[in-house]
Amino acid sequence: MDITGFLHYLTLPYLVEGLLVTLQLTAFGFLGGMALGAVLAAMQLTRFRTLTVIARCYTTLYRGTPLILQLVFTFTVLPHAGVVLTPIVAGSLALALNEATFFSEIFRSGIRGVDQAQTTAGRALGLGPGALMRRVTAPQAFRQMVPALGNEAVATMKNSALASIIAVPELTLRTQQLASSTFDYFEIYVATAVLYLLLTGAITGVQLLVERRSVRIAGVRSRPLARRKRGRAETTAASTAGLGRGPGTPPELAGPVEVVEMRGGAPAEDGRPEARGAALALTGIVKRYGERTVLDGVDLAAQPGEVVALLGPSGSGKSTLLRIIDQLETRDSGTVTVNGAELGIGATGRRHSESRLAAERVDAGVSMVFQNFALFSHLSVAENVAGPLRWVHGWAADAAAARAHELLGRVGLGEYADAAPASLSGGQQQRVAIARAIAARPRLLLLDEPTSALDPELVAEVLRVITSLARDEGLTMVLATHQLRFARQVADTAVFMAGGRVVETGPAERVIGDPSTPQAVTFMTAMNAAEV
Ligand SMILES: Nc1ncnc2c1ncn2[C@@H]1O[C@H](COP(=O)(O)OP(=O)(O)OP(=O)(O)O)[C@@H](O)[C@H]1O
Repeated sequence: MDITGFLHYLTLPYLVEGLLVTLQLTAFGFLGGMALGAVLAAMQLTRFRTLTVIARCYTTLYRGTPLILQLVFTFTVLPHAGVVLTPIVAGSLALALNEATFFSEIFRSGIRGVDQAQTTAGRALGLGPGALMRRVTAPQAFRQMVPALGNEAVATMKNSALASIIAVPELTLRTQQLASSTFDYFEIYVATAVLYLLLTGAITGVQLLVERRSVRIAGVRSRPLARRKRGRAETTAASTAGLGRGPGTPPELAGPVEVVEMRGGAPAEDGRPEARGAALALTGIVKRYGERTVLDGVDLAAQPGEVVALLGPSGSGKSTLLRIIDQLETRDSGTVTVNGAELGIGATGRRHSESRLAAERVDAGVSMVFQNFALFSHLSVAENVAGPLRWVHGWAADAAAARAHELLGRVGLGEYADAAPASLSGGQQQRVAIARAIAARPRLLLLDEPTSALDPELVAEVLRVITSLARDEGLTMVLATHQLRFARQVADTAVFMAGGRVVETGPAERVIGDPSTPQAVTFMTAMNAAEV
């Protein structure tokens, strides 16, 4: 190869101008495709079937026909409808319309790929659909989508070469013109390949940069890994040794779980608790999944400051009931009243919109802790607590950060404020989740088997935090648990459920220690034997 000739063509203004047109086409195709792709993805994710069908038809049409045909169509057929476009505008438009279908699939799969537990936790914290998308779903989906978006940028750039068919003076067209007039095919095509590679290399560089930035966790400051691991090991070792506290457990939460005095209104022995002035009142809750009735007319009430333990065999409906209280699950009939406000269903009998439900959760002061912690993985520990205070409750950044640090200190995790959730043990993550749930000072806290996903040695640290909350905060709590000893100590009232019904209810001490129904006796005996 003639190196001088190659270098001459590599820097030839005629080709470099072609490269700039290629860049322009790529940018229009990519950005326009992204914008339209976002609209198509939203149309396909919406509940409105007509929009979904329109988006699907568009995708099928554009994905199913060659780009070259679309380019010719845009350039030659549209003028018949009175729309005359210059080659470069027609090329950019055709590219964007084509790329949109691929972007829409990337967006859709990115959004669908976000763990549902993360969005459920966001809803439970009072985030409406817009805030949930902006604060939780989009950032998490974006992290997954960056490689595919980089790929699509390269594909758009390569596809732009097809615009030569409608005489767009981009790099490939200019290469062909130059080669056919000079006959220096080899040098010209190698120079063009190098120019394309330079562009591809730049796109890959940008992709890697964005990828590196996007995996960063907001609010996380670098901290030596060895220190984090040591802290974690110490916590585990301390718990295993029965001390109940490592560096992560505050003094007030150390030591054996104390018996908590009965507070709040204990239920009448007939199992129909007093509903007047209740923090929570459920009447006739029915829930069906298809033909299966999983909750069959549940009545329940909790007085302010009362701790209610939901007990019962697996599948008896405890989690479903908690999710219905927090409006994370629909119900077929029955009413849910929290602190005097009926939630979820209006006078017309229709379920409220997600944004209204979010506002109702906040107004009623209900919050929830989940089995699987569900800390937001793209935020630091402190941001998990402070973020929702700012986004949902309108706290100033300083006040939210101060509250987060105060609460993290109280659950013994002050020094982990800047850590990533994934670097914490399960027990520590659950303590952060509890801090997050109580940060906005809810009046009703729901806990769905908060220790069942934890290794046995980590259970005690979480139970201590819950016990301390019940004792010090006077929070009304409804908690589903399989830990009978703990339930007996912390709860005022125990509600035993089986087959979607409340079988027995009464003072926790009595229902757990001396149940009166055969089903409850069998369950308590089995669970007590397992706990020994
Ligand atoms: N989305 C769903 N679709 C269909 N069935 C469901 C769904 N969610 C729960 N169920 C069923 O409802 C019943 C009650 O489930 P739920 O999780 O509320 O029970 P649970 O008492 O909390 O059980 P566990 O103690 O194992 O968590 C179960 O039989 C379960 O299979």
